[in-house]
Amino acid sequence: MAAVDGGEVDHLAGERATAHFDVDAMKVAWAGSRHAVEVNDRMARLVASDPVFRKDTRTMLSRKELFKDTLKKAAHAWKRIVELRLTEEEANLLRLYVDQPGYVDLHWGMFVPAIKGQGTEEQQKKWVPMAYKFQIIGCYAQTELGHGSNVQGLETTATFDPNTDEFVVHSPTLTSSKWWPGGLGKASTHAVVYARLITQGKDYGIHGFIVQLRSLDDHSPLPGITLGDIGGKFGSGAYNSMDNGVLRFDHVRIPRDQMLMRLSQVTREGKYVHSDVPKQLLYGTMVYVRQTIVADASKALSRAVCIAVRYSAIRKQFGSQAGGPETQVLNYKTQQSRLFPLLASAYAYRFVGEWLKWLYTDVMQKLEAKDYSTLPEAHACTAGLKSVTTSATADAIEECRKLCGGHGYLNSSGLPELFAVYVPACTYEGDNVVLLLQVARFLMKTVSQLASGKQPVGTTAYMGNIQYLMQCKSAVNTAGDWLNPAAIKEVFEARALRMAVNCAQNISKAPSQEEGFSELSPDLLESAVAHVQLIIVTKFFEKLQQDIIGHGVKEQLQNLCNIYALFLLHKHLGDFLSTGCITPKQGALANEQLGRLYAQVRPNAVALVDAFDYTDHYLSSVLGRYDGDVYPALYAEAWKDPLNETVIPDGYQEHLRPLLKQQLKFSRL
Ligand SMILES: CCCCCCCC/C=C\CCCCCCCC(=O)SCCNC(=O)CCNC(=O)[C@H](O)C(C)(C)COP(=O)(O)OP(=O)(O)OC[C@H]1O[C@@H](n2cnc3c(N)ncnc32)[C@H](O)[C@@H]1OP(=O)(O)O
Ligand SMILES: Cc1cc2nc3c(=O)[nH]c(=O)nc-3n(C[C@H](O)[C@H](O)[C@H](O)COP(=O)(O)OP(=O)(O)OC[C@H]3O[C@@H](n4cnc5c(N)ncnc54)[C@H](O)[C@@H]3O)c2cc1C
Repeated sequence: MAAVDGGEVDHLAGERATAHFDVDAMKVAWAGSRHAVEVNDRMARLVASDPVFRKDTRTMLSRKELFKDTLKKAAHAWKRIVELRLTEEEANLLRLYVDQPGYVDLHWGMFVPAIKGQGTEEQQKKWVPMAYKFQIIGCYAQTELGHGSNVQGLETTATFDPNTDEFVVHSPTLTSSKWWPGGLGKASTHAVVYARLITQGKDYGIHGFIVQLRSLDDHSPLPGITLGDIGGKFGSGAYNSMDNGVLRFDHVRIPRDQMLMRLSQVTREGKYVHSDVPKQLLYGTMVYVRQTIVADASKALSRAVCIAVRYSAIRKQFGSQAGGPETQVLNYKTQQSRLFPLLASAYAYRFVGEWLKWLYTDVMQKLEAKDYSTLPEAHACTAGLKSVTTSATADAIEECRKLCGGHGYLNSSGLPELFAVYVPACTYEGDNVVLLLQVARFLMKTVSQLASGKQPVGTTAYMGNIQYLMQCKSAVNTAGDWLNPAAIKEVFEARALRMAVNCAQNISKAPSQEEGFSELSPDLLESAVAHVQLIIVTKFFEKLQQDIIGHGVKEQLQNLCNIYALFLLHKHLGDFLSTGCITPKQGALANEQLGRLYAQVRPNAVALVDAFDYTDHYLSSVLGRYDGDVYPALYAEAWKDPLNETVIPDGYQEHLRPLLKQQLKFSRL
């Protein structure tokens, strides 16, 4: 059942033997169900065993080769999906394990959801089946050269012409060029384009439109449309497989019924009609994607941690006495204190991602029933969790690279590419700072409503306990007291509430609410982070209340949950001390407890990353191999580099030989 596609010898067998828990049962806890383990495993192996999906030389390909390779993989994946009649769940997993960003991610991840979320039933009936059969390829064209974060600032126009019953889509300025949409540059035939709707001389703001971009016969851009790729991006391989694109419209005409009309409509006469639903539902696709990004964070983080843990168990430095064995770097307390919180975070994000998926589904059901009351909280939770988990994951991947020493810097470690692919998650689908300010705004609103006696619900319910939380003092007396979930929850709630209330009080001293918010925005960010961290900690504790089966599994998860919370407490000690939630002594006790917990994780570390059940193909790291046979793999990998194709390098005759053979006419010595 272990996800091996490496060699025969298991250099990590000793590590695996020290685990105090049932790894197969942990796989179930991680994946969510036995079914999820089975289907993940099957799809990962299907991809790993198919030579078309090889990616070991990906970072050495030129941009053109890489893009073509991405087209090939996407087409092959589709062929397998059809041949094997895979379910939607299986197909999504297959694409995930192919592990190469490409137009299909935006087609399935944004184009289809945008039509499903914002199109009328009739529009869905027309467009979704074509998209499902890949008769058309779609992308999500929102961001422009001049504006990304400020959606209301977009400049593309869609002006209704009642004479022809069409919209005229136009890019009036250079800055209105669509810029960034994935899949747009070279692959998409269609896009959901966001543009200002103008009818009867009035600008009604941003709305979505389905626009055909390329001919379905020869793929050439349709008249009035300029298209291209925006150029190379950070890192080798990585996100360069994606054709992020530029798009300009020169008075392009589309039929009226290609405006996505679920939320608002334009009649044949050109009258604008808005249904009585919140305007923010226009942003629904972004909420959906932010929720999936949280699940991706645990995937990327667990992948990096798996590599760093396995390699740290293999790598030895120092400590040899009288010819005895050297110390595994995983035994150094510093290595543990840097690595184990990341391991705990991977589990924490996995569980909060699971919860967020539930929340999203719940909110969608309520929206169907015309109950819009939970929309602000859904927005705050998706925005906040997207922001906190992606920032922490990007930092963590880089930390894992450092934890692997010099070899972590090699492409063959898998970490540079993972970082380069992952780091834009801090920016796309909403810049993390911009999104945290949205959370802060929601928090300030909630605090201001406390005075009027309105009881907050959901993830802000704790704020209703304001009388107690503003003055409580932690009762922790010993390091062991920090293992009590109630003790941890209390200080996280008190910290988050006190930071929010402090901000609200300071804002109220400003000449205006707006000025106060702007002046206080750095503090507001920290307040939003404190609230989001409380959510993650709380959801981890709630997970532990569920039925968790398997020998030792619950104990391991309890340790990881405590590590996650106490690590945050240690990292943000300033917040906890300055808000008076704990004393310096209690802070020191938390740190003492943290050290003990690390010692408990140590014998279980390798098994805890085995529970992610990743194939060597998916990890694509010589350092993270399941069998731990790192050195021969590193050595072999080096020879694959194009530079090693010849013994004497290209350029020797022109640039090295003359240098070495020069007859010096002067001497600097
Ligand atoms: C080694 C290989 C590994 C390979 C692995 C494969 C990797 C996977 C590959 C690939 C997959 C990933 C592909 C990436 C995809 C990326 C796609 C994109 O990026 S698409 C563009 C996203 N663009 C943004 O996100 C703009 C951000 N900006 C905004 O969302 C808005 O402008 C915002 C929220 C910042 C401001 O919104 P306002 O301009 O309407 O202004 P305000 O006054 O703040 O909001 C008005 C009211 O609306 C609420 N609101 C705002 N947004 C809401 C929302 N979404 N839902 C509900 N309410 C919302 C607010 O809370 C506020 O409410 P009250 O008035 O205070 O009650
Ligand atoms: C790899 C990648 C893929 C993408 N894919 C797509 C796609 O498929 N479709 C699509 O439409 N878009 C896509 N985007 C665009 C993406 O959504 C935007 O880049 C993102 O929303 C950020 O907007 P921006 O680039 O305008 O950043 P800016 O807003 O210009 O950010 C610049 C800086 O200003 C700060 N800032 C901005 N506003 C504020 C504020 N109000 N308060 C404080 N600080 C602020 C930010 O924190 C940041 O530090 C993609 C981007 C990337 C990198």
